[in-house]
Amino acid sequence: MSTVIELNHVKKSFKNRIAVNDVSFQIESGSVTAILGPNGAGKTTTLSMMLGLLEPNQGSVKLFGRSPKERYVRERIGVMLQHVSIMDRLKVKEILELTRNYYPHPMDMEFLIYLTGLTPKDLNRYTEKLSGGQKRSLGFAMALAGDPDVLFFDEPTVGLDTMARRRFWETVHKLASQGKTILFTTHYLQEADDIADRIILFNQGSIVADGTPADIKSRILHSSLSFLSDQDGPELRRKLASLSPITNCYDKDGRIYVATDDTDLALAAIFGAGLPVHDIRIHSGSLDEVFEQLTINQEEIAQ
Ligand SMILES: Nc1ncnc2c1ncn2[C@@H]1O[C@H](COP(=O)(O)OP(=O)(O)OP(=O)(O)O)[C@@H](O)[C@H]1O
Repeated sequence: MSTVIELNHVKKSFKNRIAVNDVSFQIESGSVTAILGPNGAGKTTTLSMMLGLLEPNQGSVKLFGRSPKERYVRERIGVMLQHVSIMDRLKVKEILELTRNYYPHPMDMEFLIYLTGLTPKDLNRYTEKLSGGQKRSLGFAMALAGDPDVLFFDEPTVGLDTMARRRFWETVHKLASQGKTILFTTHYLQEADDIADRIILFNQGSIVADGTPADIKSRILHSSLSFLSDQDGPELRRKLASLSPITNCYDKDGRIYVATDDTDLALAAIFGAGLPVHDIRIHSGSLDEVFEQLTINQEEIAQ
């Protein structure tokens, strides 16, 4: 395996707002990586720097050891952004032929059509007549047209129905099994867990976890407690967060959750402190909980 993408201490600010803060990682060839995180975490900004669409204020971004803007790099990558902008007054087939012509070794047209599920009817449609889902299929086909080594997808399944989503990921699996390197951003934890062999979890512009889905689950807390309290409020949360077995505390669906390595100790500490809690439930660790625990805004605890 070789390194195809390398970010070193990358920082990007917009006016006074830091969107990406000192981010470093390497992506190996043939891997499938999810950049996961809530809204505003810095995923798209990071992706845009990898594509050479944005310049970092500090640090470096290299693809194949070179600047993302070099032709050598552009010929080897395929990109599907969140908003696909496509020329009007051309048929789908014409757009695909045009896009294939930009690349030295384009994907075989029939294979491209097979992979992306475009029908003969779709191919003869004018692009301005396509539905949102069809536009995304075309965007996917355009990303694959150059038969790239590395594929970038920004929130690829937003707006797709369940069938289209499943089909998209099946194709991504096929591409991965051919040795393509795949990097995608997503809000969907389940998608990252199902598809990726590595998850880089972003929050507030920084990486808060990086590993296989199993690593991330096992490295972090194994369980949490949730309960109700008649005295819910900042004071209670502050008291909970100050108890040593409790590593995090947050609200969800009208319940108070606390994260801990040891639920027995946490319960003993809560009762020992005389905190008024009831309807206690113990939750075994799921990736959803890890995500919540890792991305919860630390300021919320202090409120
Ligand atoms: N062009 C811009 N000008 C000013 N601020 C920006 C710009 N692009 C992004 N930001 C800010 O940078 C931060 C990170 O945004 P980014 O789009 O990278 O996050 P994201 O993780 O992709 O979010 P989402 O999942 O909502 O797309 C946000 O606070 C956003 O408001």
